[in-house]
Amino acid sequence: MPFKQRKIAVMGYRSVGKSSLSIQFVEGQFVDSYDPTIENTFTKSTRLNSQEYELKLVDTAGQDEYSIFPSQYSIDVHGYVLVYSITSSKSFEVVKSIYDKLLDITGKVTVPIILVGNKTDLHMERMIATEEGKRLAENMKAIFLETSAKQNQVSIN
Ligand SMILES: Nc1nc2c(ncn2[C@@H]2O[C@H](COP(=O)(O)OP(=O)(O)OP(=O)(O)O)[C@@H](O)[C@H]2O)c(=O)[nH]1
Repeated sequence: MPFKQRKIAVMGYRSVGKSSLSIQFVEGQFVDSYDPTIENTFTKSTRLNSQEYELKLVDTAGQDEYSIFPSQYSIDVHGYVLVYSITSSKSFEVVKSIYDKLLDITGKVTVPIILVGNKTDLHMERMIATEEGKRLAENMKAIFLETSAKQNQVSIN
């Protein structure tokens, strides 16, 4: 069977770990230095139910609530990974605002989304409870994960 291409956009506030999650997923390593992203595309092949997929993971520049949703991420994108940091209330607000803009620009009622609360290794600095993330994901009809890009850990809630 020929492979299928799927494009996934990784979006969220600055410094929540979008690049770190992408690099951990594609290269299996964690880079501690902080280098703000403009845009970066990673490619990875994966197999699901005997179908080969080529994933294009677009690591986007950090957004805030005042950013205009970049129109290039509203077309040709099969799904979205919306990332906040569990240590940042601001980043939690920003994923809500990205979600609202995404529905507005696509004109859709539901969009395939995975909501990710990253940096779970920083549990002493946690500001957003797992339950809050779960509730938001339910509202978005999204899958919810908490992760640590640093420790390469995922918990499915
Ligand atoms: N402790 C901890 N630090 C993390 C984790 N993920 C990312 N970081 C750190 O957080 C900082 C920002 O990470 P990036 O991956 O560059 O964040 P980003 O969301 O891509 O940032 P922008 O490109 O500005 O939008 C870096 O110093 C990372 O090392 C994590 O799971 N745990």
